[in-house]
Amino acid sequence: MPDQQADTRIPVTVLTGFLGAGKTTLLNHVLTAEHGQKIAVIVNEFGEVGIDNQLVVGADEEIFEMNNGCICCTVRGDLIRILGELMDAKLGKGSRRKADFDRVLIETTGLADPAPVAQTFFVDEEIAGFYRLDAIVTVVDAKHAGQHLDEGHEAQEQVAFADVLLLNKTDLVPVEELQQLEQRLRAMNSAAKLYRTQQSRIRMDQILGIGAFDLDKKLEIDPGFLVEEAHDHDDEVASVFLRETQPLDLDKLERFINEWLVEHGTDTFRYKGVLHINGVKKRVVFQGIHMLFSSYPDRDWKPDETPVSEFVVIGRNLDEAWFRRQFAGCAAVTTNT
Ligand SMILES: Nc1nc2c(ncn2[C@@H]2O[C@H](COP(=O)(O)OP(=O)(O)OP(=O)(O)O)[C@@H](O)[C@H]2O)c(=O)[nH]1
Repeated sequence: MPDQQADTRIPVTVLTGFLGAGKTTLLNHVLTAEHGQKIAVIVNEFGEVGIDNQLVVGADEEIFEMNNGCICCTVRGDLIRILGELMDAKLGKGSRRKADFDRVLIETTGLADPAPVAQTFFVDEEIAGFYRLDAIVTVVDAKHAGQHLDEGHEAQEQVAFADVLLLNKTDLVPVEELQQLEQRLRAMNSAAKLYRTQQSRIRMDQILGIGAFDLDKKLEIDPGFLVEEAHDHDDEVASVFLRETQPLDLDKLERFINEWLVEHGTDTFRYKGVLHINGVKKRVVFQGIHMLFSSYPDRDWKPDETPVSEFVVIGRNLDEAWFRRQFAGCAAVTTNT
Protein backbone atom coordinates (compact mmCIF):
# COMPACT_ATOMS: atom_id res chain seq x y z
CA MET A 1 0.00 0.00 0.00
CA PRO A 2 1.43 3.45 -0.88
CA ASP A 3 2.50 5.65 2.00
CA GLN A 4 -0.59 7.69 2.83
CA GLN A 5 1.43 10.55 4.35
CA ALA A 6 3.42 11.05 1.17
CA ASP A 7 0.37 10.68 -1.03
CA THR A 8 -1.06 14.14 -1.61
CA ARG A 9 -3.92 12.96 -3.77
CA ILE A 10 -7.48 13.73 -2.61
CA PRO A 11 -8.91 10.80 -0.67
CA VAL A 12 -12.26 9.43 -1.81
CA THR A 13 -14.68 7.40 0.26
CA VAL A 14 -17.36 5.37 -1.52
CA LEU A 15 -20.46 4.83 0.56
CA THR A 16 -22.54 1.87 -0.47
CA GLY A 17 -25.21 -0.38 1.00
CA PHE A 18 -28.52 -1.76 -0.13
CA LEU A 19 -31.61 0.45 -0.47
CA GLY A 20 -32.55 1.99 2.85
CA ALA A 21 -29.57 0.63 4.80
CA GLY A 22 -28.58 4.02 6.28
CA LYS A 23 -26.21 5.65 3.77
CA THR A 24 -27.80 9.11 3.84
CA THR A 25 -27.96 8.91 7.64
CA LEU A 26 -24.21 8.24 7.65
CA LEU A 27 -23.56 10.99 5.13
CA ASN A 28 -25.36 13.44 7.42
CA HIS A 29 -23.15 12.40 10.34
CA VAL A 30 -20.06 12.95 8.26
CA LEU A 31 -21.25 16.38 7.14
CA THR A 32 -22.07 17.53 10.66
CA ALA A 33 -19.14 15.93 12.52
CA GLU A 34 -16.29 18.05 13.85
CA HIS A 35 -13.47 16.94 11.61
CA GLY A 36 -12.49 20.34 10.27
CA GLN A 37 -12.45 19.03 6.73
CA LYS A 38 -14.23 20.31 3.65
CA ILE A 39 -16.00 17.50 1.90
CA ALA A 40 -17.34 17.44 -1.64
CA VAL A 41 -20.28 15.07 -1.92
CA ILE A 42 -21.51 13.23 -4.99
CA VAL A 43 -24.90 11.59 -4.60
CA ASN A 44 -26.28 9.10 -7.10
CA GLU A 45 -29.89 8.01 -6.86
CA PHE A 46 -31.99 5.45 -8.65
CA GLY A 47 -34.92 7.20 -10.35
CA GLU A 48 -35.32 10.40 -12.27
CA VAL A 49 -35.42 12.87 -9.44
CA GLY A 50 -33.41 12.77 -6.27
CA ILE A 51 -35.08 12.78 -2.89
CA ASP A 52 -31.85 12.28 -0.98
CA ASN A 53 -30.41 15.66 -1.86
CA GLN A 54 -33.39 17.16 -0.03
CA LEU A 55 -32.61 15.07 3.03
CA VAL A 56 -28.93 15.87 3.28
CA VAL A 57 -28.23 18.46 5.96
CA GLY A 58 -27.52 22.06 4.86
CA ALA A 59 -24.67 21.44 2.49
CA ASP A 60 -26.45 22.38 -0.70
CA GLU A 61 -23.52 23.85 -2.51
CA GLU A 62 -21.24 20.89 -2.18
CA ILE A 63 -23.73 18.31 -3.38
CA PHE A 64 -23.46 17.02 -6.92
CA GLU A 65 -26.41 14.94 -7.96
CA MET A 66 -26.42 12.20 -10.55
CA ASN A 67 -29.88 10.86 -11.17
CA ASN A 68 -30.13 9.55 -14.68
CA GLY A 69 -29.21 6.00 -14.00
CA CYS A 70 -27.05 3.86 -11.87
CA ILE A 71 -23.60 5.17 -11.05
CA CYS A 72 -21.99 1.84 -11.82
CA CYS A 73 -23.08 1.70 -15.44
CA THR A 74 -24.94 4.35 -17.39
CA VAL A 75 -23.63 7.36 -15.53
CA ARG A 76 -20.03 6.39 -14.96
CA GLY A 77 -19.16 8.97 -17.63
CA ASP A 78 -20.98 11.50 -15.47
CA LEU A 79 -18.94 10.49 -12.46
CA ILE A 80 -15.71 11.01 -14.38
CA ARG A 81 -17.00 14.37 -15.61
CA ILE A 82 -17.96 15.54 -12.10
CA LEU A 83 -14.65 14.38 -10.64
CA GLY A 84 -12.88 16.23 -13.46
CA GLU A 85 -14.88 19.42 -12.80
CA LEU A 86 -14.14 19.19 -9.09
CA MET A 87 -10.48 18.74 -9.85
CA ASP A 88 -10.50 21.84 -12.09
CA ALA A 89 -12.37 23.81 -9.42
CA LYS A 90 -9.83 22.82 -6.79
CA LEU A 91 -6.96 23.75 -9.09
CA GLY A 92 -8.68 27.01 -10.12
CA LYS A 93 -8.88 25.89 -13.75
CA GLY A 94 -11.86 25.97 -16.10
CA SER A 95 -15.03 27.99 -15.83
CA ARG A 96 -16.28 26.78 -12.43
CA ARG A 97 -15.67 28.94 -9.42
CA LYS A 98 -12.77 27.79 -7.29
CA ALA A 99 -13.80 25.20 -4.74
CA ASP A 100 -11.71 24.02 -1.91
CA PHE A 101 -12.22 20.58 -0.49
CA ASP A 102 -10.07 18.05 1.32
CA ARG A 103 -11.87 14.86 0.45
CA VAL A 104 -14.69 13.46 -1.67
CA LEU A 105 -17.54 11.27 -0.55
CA ILE A 106 -19.63 9.37 -3.08
CA GLU A 107 -22.98 7.96 -2.01
CA THR A 108 -24.02 5.33 -4.54
CA THR A 109 -27.53 4.09 -5.15
CA GLY A 110 -28.55 1.08 -3.12
CA LEU A 111 -28.56 -0.90 -6.36
CA ALA A 112 -25.02 -0.08 -7.40
CA ASP A 113 -22.21 -2.54 -7.63
CA PRO A 114 -19.26 -0.69 -6.06
CA ALA A 115 -16.64 -2.39 -8.24
CA PRO A 116 -17.09 -0.25 -11.36
CA VAL A 117 -17.19 2.88 -9.21
CA ALA A 118 -13.89 1.87 -7.62
CA GLN A 119 -12.53 1.01 -11.04
CA THR A 120 -12.90 4.66 -12.09
CA PHE A 121 -10.04 5.57 -9.73
CA PHE A 122 -7.63 3.18 -11.40
CA VAL A 123 -8.42 3.14 -15.09
CA ASP A 124 -8.77 6.84 -15.82
CA GLU A 125 -5.27 8.28 -15.69
CA GLU A 126 -6.15 11.86 -14.87
CA ILE A 127 -8.56 10.81 -12.13
CA ALA A 128 -6.05 8.32 -10.73
CA GLY A 129 -3.39 11.02 -10.60
CA PHE A 130 -5.53 13.39 -8.58
CA TYR A 131 -7.70 11.12 -6.41
CA ARG A 132 -6.91 8.19 -4.14
CA LEU A 133 -9.64 5.69 -3.28
CA ASP A 134 -9.44 5.57 0.50
CA ALA A 135 -12.13 3.04 1.35
CA ILE A 136 -15.43 1.49 0.38
CA VAL A 137 -17.78 1.71 3.33
CA THR A 138 -20.83 -0.54 3.12
CA VAL A 139 -23.83 -0.02 5.38
CA VAL A 140 -25.82 -3.20 6.03
CA ASP A 141 -29.44 -3.13 7.21
CA ALA A 142 -29.53 -5.72 10.00
CA LYS A 143 -33.28 -6.11 9.63
CA HIS A 144 -33.43 -6.76 5.88
CA ALA A 145 -29.93 -7.89 4.89
CA GLY A 146 -30.83 -11.59 5.09
CA GLN A 147 -33.44 -11.22 2.38
CA HIS A 148 -31.32 -8.89 0.25
CA LEU A 149 -28.30 -11.20 0.38
CA ASP A 150 -30.46 -14.23 -0.51
CA GLU A 151 -32.02 -12.48 -3.47
CA GLY A 152 -29.59 -10.19 -5.07
CA HIS A 153 -26.26 -9.99 -6.61
CA GLU A 154 -25.87 -6.24 -5.80
CA ALA A 155 -26.14 -6.67 -2.02
CA GLN A 156 -23.55 -9.48 -2.20
CA GLU A 157 -21.13 -7.39 -4.25
CA GLN A 158 -21.50 -4.51 -1.81
CA VAL A 159 -20.50 -6.75 1.08
CA ALA A 160 -17.74 -8.54 -0.80
CA PHE A 161 -16.12 -5.30 -1.91
CA ALA A 162 -16.32 -3.45 1.41
CA ASP A 163 -13.30 -2.28 3.37
CA VAL A 164 -15.54 -1.32 6.26
CA LEU A 165 -18.89 -2.93 7.04
CA LEU A 166 -21.34 -1.11 9.26
CA LEU A 167 -23.91 -3.55 10.56
CA ASN A 168 -26.58 -0.93 11.11
CA LYS A 169 -30.06 -0.90 12.68
CA THR A 170 -28.94 -3.24 15.43
CA ASP A 171 -31.89 -1.92 17.45
CA LEU A 172 -34.31 -3.76 15.16
CA VAL A 173 -33.12 -7.37 15.60
CA PRO A 174 -32.35 -9.71 18.49
CA VAL A 175 -28.72 -10.29 19.35
CA GLU A 176 -28.70 -13.94 18.13
CA GLU A 177 -29.82 -12.78 14.70
CA LEU A 178 -27.06 -10.17 14.70
CA GLN A 179 -24.47 -12.80 15.49
CA GLN A 180 -25.69 -15.02 12.66
CA LEU A 181 -25.65 -12.14 10.24
CA GLU A 182 -22.17 -11.16 11.38
CA GLN A 183 -20.97 -14.70 10.67
CA ARG A 184 -22.53 -14.56 7.24
CA LEU A 185 -20.85 -11.22 6.49
CA ARG A 186 -17.51 -12.49 7.78
CA ALA A 187 -17.78 -15.58 5.57
CA MET A 188 -18.35 -13.33 2.56
CA ASN A 189 -15.63 -10.83 3.45
CA SER A 190 -13.23 -11.65 6.24
CA ALA A 191 -10.87 -8.75 5.50
CA ALA A 192 -13.28 -5.89 6.11
CA LYS A 193 -13.51 -4.16 9.48
CA LEU A 194 -16.95 -4.75 10.92
CA TYR A 195 -18.73 -2.44 13.33
CA ARG A 196 -22.22 -2.65 14.77
CA THR A 197 -24.07 0.65 14.56
CA GLN A 198 -27.36 2.36 15.26
CA GLN A 199 -28.41 5.31 13.13
CA SER A 200 -25.10 4.73 11.27
CA ARG A 201 -23.22 6.32 14.17
CA ILE A 202 -19.52 5.66 13.86
CA ARG A 203 -16.33 7.52 14.72
CA MET A 204 -15.01 9.45 11.75
CA ASP A 205 -11.51 8.01 12.12
CA GLN A 206 -13.03 4.56 11.61
CA ILE A 207 -14.29 5.41 8.14
CA LEU A 208 -12.33 8.41 6.83
CA GLY A 209 -8.64 8.57 5.99
CA ILE A 210 -8.10 4.90 6.77
CA GLY A 211 -6.20 3.97 3.60
CA ALA A 212 -8.03 0.68 3.49
CA PHE A 213 -8.66 0.14 -0.20
CA ASP A 214 -6.15 -2.40 -1.40
CA LEU A 215 -6.19 -3.04 -5.13
CA ASP A 216 -4.41 -6.39 -4.88
CA LYS A 217 -6.99 -7.75 -2.47
CA LYS A 218 -9.84 -6.63 -4.71
CA LEU A 219 -8.19 -8.34 -7.66
CA GLU A 220 -8.18 -11.54 -5.63
CA ILE A 221 -11.95 -11.22 -5.14
CA ASP A 222 -12.56 -10.19 -8.72
CA PRO A 223 -9.66 -10.78 -11.13
CA GLY A 224 -11.49 -8.91 -13.91
CA PHE A 225 -11.95 -5.83 -11.73
CA LEU A 226 -9.90 -3.43 -13.84
CA VAL A 227 -11.14 -4.52 -17.23
CA GLU A 228 -14.78 -5.43 -16.72
CA GLU A 229 -17.29 -3.31 -18.54
CA ALA A 230 -20.71 -4.83 -18.16
CA HIS A 231 -22.24 -6.49 -15.16
CA ASP A 232 -25.65 -7.86 -14.36
CA HIS A 233 -28.34 -5.86 -12.71
CA ASP A 234 -31.60 -7.06 -11.40
CA ASP A 235 -33.54 -5.80 -14.41
CA GLU A 236 -36.87 -6.30 -12.74
CA VAL A 237 -36.18 -3.56 -10.21
CA ALA A 238 -37.72 -0.31 -11.33
CA SER A 239 -38.79 2.97 -9.83
CA VAL A 240 -41.90 5.11 -9.97
CA PHE A 241 -41.58 8.81 -9.33
CA LEU A 242 -44.67 10.67 -8.15
CA ARG A 243 -45.21 14.40 -7.88
CA GLU A 244 -48.22 16.40 -6.74
CA THR A 245 -48.56 20.13 -6.22
CA GLN A 246 -51.88 19.94 -4.33
CA PRO A 247 -51.44 19.38 -0.59
CA LEU A 248 -51.93 15.73 0.34
CA ASP A 249 -53.91 13.91 2.98
CA LEU A 250 -51.35 11.83 4.90
CA ASP A 251 -53.93 9.31 6.16
CA LYS A 252 -55.01 8.53 2.62
CA LEU A 253 -51.40 8.11 1.58
CA GLU A 254 -50.66 5.72 4.44
CA ARG A 255 -53.81 3.74 3.64
CA PHE A 256 -52.87 3.13 0.03
CA ILE A 257 -49.28 2.30 0.94
CA ASN A 258 -50.53 -0.20 3.49
CA GLU A 259 -52.89 -1.70 0.95
CA TRP A 260 -49.98 -2.14 -1.47
CA LEU A 261 -47.65 -3.62 1.12
CA VAL A 262 -50.05 -6.37 2.16
CA GLU A 263 -49.29 -8.17 -1.10
CA HIS A 264 -46.10 -6.54 -2.30
CA GLY A 265 -44.07 -5.73 0.83
CA THR A 266 -41.30 -8.19 0.00
CA ASP A 267 -40.84 -6.80 -3.48
CA THR A 268 -41.03 -3.16 -2.42
CA PHE A 269 -37.49 -2.28 -1.39
CA ARG A 270 -37.70 1.40 -0.78
CA TYR A 271 -40.20 4.25 -0.87
CA LYS A 272 -39.52 7.74 0.38
CA GLY A 273 -40.49 11.29 -0.19
CA VAL A 274 -40.70 14.86 0.92
CA LEU A 275 -44.36 15.76 1.18
CA HIS A 276 -46.58 18.81 1.28
CA ILE A 277 -49.28 17.73 3.72
CA ASN A 278 -52.52 19.56 4.12
CA GLY A 279 -52.56 21.70 7.27
CA VAL A 280 -48.86 21.11 8.06
CA LYS A 281 -46.49 24.06 7.82
CA LYS A 282 -43.38 21.91 7.70
CA ARG A 283 -42.15 19.51 5.05
CA VAL A 284 -43.09 15.97 5.98
CA VAL A 285 -40.42 13.36 5.32
CA PHE A 286 -41.72 9.88 4.56
CA GLN A 287 -39.37 6.89 4.83
CA GLY A 288 -40.21 3.30 3.99
CA ILE A 289 -38.34 0.02 3.59
CA HIS A 290 -40.38 -3.10 2.84
CA MET A 291 -43.06 -3.26 5.56
CA LEU A 292 -41.59 -0.55 7.80
CA PHE A 293 -42.49 3.05 7.25
CA SER A 294 -42.76 6.27 9.19
CA SER A 295 -43.19 9.96 8.57
CA TYR A 296 -42.21 13.03 10.50
CA PRO A 297 -42.33 16.80 10.12
CA ASP A 298 -38.94 18.13 9.15
CA ARG A 299 -38.24 21.84 8.60
CA ASP A 300 -40.49 24.69 7.46
CA TRP A 301 -40.77 25.21 3.74
CA LYS A 302 -38.43 28.04 2.83
CA PRO A 303 -39.95 31.29 1.51
CA ASP A 304 -38.43 30.67 -1.91
CA GLU A 305 -39.68 27.08 -2.14
CA THR A 306 -43.01 26.10 -3.64
CA PRO A 307 -44.41 23.33 -1.43
CA VAL A 308 -44.78 20.17 -3.47
CA SER A 309 -44.88 16.46 -2.76
CA GLU A 310 -42.24 14.24 -4.38
CA PHE A 311 -42.22 10.54 -3.73
CA VAL A 312 -40.28 7.62 -5.16
CA VAL A 313 -41.02 3.91 -4.95
CA ILE A 314 -38.35 1.35 -5.87
CA GLY A 315 -39.07 -2.33 -6.23
CA ARG A 316 -40.15 -5.21 -8.43
CA ASN A 317 -43.53 -5.53 -10.13
CA LEU A 318 -44.61 -1.97 -9.41
CA ASP A 319 -47.94 -1.04 -10.91
CA GLU A 320 -47.11 2.47 -12.05
CA ALA A 321 -50.64 3.40 -13.19
CA TRP A 322 -52.08 2.26 -9.86
CA PHE A 323 -49.53 4.31 -7.93
CA ARG A 324 -50.25 7.39 -10.02
CA ARG A 325 -54.00 7.07 -9.46
CA GLN A 326 -53.60 6.51 -5.74
CA PHE A 327 -51.13 9.33 -5.27
CA ALA A 328 -53.30 11.80 -7.18
CA GLY A 329 -56.26 10.58 -5.10
CA CYS A 330 -54.47 11.70 -1.92
CA ALA A 331 -54.86 15.36 -2.84
CA ALA A 332 -56.77 16.85 0.06
CA VAL A 333 -59.47 19.42 0.24
CA THR A 334 -57.33 22.46 1.10
CA THR A 335 -57.41 24.06 4.51
CA ASN A 336 -55.43 27.15 5.39
CA THR A 337 -51.97 26.38 6.74
N1 LIG B 1 -34.46 1.71 13.49
C1 LIG B 1 -33.42 2.23 12.83
N2 LIG B 1 -33.64 2.97 11.73
C2 LIG B 1 -32.56 3.51 11.10
C3 LIG B 1 -31.23 3.28 11.55
N3 LIG B 1 -30.39 3.92 10.70
C4 LIG B 1 -31.15 4.52 9.76
N4 LIG B 1 -32.48 4.28 10.00
C5 LIG B 1 -33.64 4.73 9.21
O1 LIG B 1 -33.70 3.98 8.00
C6 LIG B 1 -34.28 4.78 6.97
C7 LIG B 1 -33.36 4.77 5.75
O2 LIG B 1 -32.15 5.47 6.07
P1 LIG B 1 -31.29 6.21 4.96
O3 LIG B 1 -30.09 6.76 5.63
O4 LIG B 1 -32.15 7.13 4.17
O5 LIG B 1 -30.90 4.98 4.05
P2 LIG B 1 -30.17 4.99 2.62
O6 LIG B 1 -29.28 3.83 2.61
O7 LIG B 1 -29.56 6.32 2.36
O8 LIG B 1 -31.40 4.81 1.66
P3 LIG B 1 -31.41 4.87 0.02
O9 LIG B 1 -30.59 6.09 -0.36
O10 LIG B 1 -32.85 5.02 -0.32
O11 LIG B 1 -30.85 3.61 -0.46
C8 LIG B 1 -34.48 6.18 7.56
O12 LIG B 1 -35.83 6.27 7.98
C9 LIG B 1 -33.54 6.18 8.75
O13 LIG B 1 -33.97 7.07 9.76
C10 LIG B 1 -31.03 2.48 12.73
O14 LIG B 1 -29.92 2.22 13.20
N5 LIG B 1 -32.17 1.99 13.31
